Amino acid sequence: MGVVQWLKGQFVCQLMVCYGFLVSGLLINLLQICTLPLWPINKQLARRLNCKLGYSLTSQSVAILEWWSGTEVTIYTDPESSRHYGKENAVVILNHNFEIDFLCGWSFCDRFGLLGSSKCLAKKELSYMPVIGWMWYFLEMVFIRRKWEEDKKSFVQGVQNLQDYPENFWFLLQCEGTRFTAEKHRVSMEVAEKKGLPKLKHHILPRTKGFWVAVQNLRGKAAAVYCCTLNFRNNESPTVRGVIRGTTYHPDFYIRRIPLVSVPEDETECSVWLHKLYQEKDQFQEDYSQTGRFPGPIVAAPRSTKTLINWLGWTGFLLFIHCYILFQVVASGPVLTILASLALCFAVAVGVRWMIGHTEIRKSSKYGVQLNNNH
Ligand SMILES: CCCCC/C=C\C/C=C\CCCCCCCC(=O)SCCNC(=O)CCNC(=O)[C@H](O)C(C)(C)COP(=O)(O)OP(=O)(O)OC[C@H]1O[C@@H](n2cnc3c(N)ncnc32)[C@H](O)[C@@H]1OP(=O)(O)O
Ligand SMILES: CCCCCCCCCCCCCCCCCC(=O)OC[C@@H](O)COP(=O)(O)O
Repeated sequence: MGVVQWLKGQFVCQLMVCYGFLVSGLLINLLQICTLPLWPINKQLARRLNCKLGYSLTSQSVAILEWWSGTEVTIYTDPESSRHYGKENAVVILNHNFEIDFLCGWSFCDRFGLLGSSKCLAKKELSYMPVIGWMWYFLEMVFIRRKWEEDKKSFVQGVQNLQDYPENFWFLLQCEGTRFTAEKHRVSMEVAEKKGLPKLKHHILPRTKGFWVAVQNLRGKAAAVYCCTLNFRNNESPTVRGVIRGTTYHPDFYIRRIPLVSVPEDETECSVWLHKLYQEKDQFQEDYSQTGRFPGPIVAAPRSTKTLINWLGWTGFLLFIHCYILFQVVASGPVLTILASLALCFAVAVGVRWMIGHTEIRKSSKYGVQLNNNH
């Protein structure tokens, strides 16, 4: 084992990585709050500034994924389609089976220059999460309670607000609405049976309303739907903790570009269309489990050094300040101050542990566990 690999395995190094991410995240949240007075004066400038700030935080997690853990997403797609990536707005659909699917999604965004501006339809609970959730609020992510009657007004409004967004963006929907578990899958297949739909093996049955609303409200603004299918080689079950410990995973990412005009406008037809798309995605996953690859060529899109520089810059700067203060405190501070700085390290460890908990499938919500019952 090399020295670098050994260092990655040390708790103190992992704590440093988390410390840099968390503290820089809180500072970035603070800078985002400072943009508040700008919104009524120059909304487009405020949005652009928030994209930059969002990039500065999100790209740290991409750097940790790609440079620290050495995990690189292999992209399968048609080269003709890939010429459009990053140059147009799109509605993105992605399967929801893995604890680091959001990191792989961010990596894909970064490869095509849309990391700061991309959006998702996320459950409301995530908006309360310090650092990530607070950042998303300023990035105009759309949050939902997953109860249509309560969501419809703010959801439609949230998507319509993006009509005049000044940067290109991708709008991510994970139509299953929750992470894959055996129980949720079983229940959703009962629903499929009742609806006379073919059974899916690798996906929970998609909920269709959100997709229809997003597509209808982004017509004219978004040019395409990107149908994305993610899987990992060697039956890997990746975790955020694994990434922080420096484990290298092997994600494969298959993207199909579908012109948005080919999505039916009528709600029922759109729902049929989406179910058919999920049946195709399910077949891709089945083929992947047999062959270990997705159809189509691999498109080279190298990881960026910009994410690395940004991450090292933030972490180095914050650790320097922290060590400096710690040195001053130890040299001259009263015992109480020393204890306070130790408590800060402990708080970082606990805070990060709590945040990571949100990514763990074993702690997934009860959404979709009961038939026709949302929560
Ligand atoms: C890869 C590229 C990446 C690009 C990246 C871009 C941005 C990156 C930014 C951030 C990355 C971070 C990612 C974080 C992601 C966070 C993801 C989440 O939080 S997922 C949870 C929130 N999202 C969703 O829920 C979206 C999916 N849901 C919907 O869209 C729903 O339609 C809805 C809007 C929530 C409304 O749902 P509702 O159930 O009220 O209505 P529907 O008509 O859709 O469904 C009702 C229909 O479903 C049937 N039913 C009942 N029980 C079940 C069940 N258990 N399973 C399946 N179906 C069920 C029910 O019978 C109803 O049928 P019918 O209408 O016929 O009666
Ligand atoms: C690699 C980065 C390391 C940095 C230091 C560690 C900090 C921890 C980072 C935590 C980041 C948290 C981002 C949360 C995004 C999780 C998205 C998600 O997957 O949500 C689940 C919902 O979709 C469905 O919820 P369920 O109904 O399954 O319940």
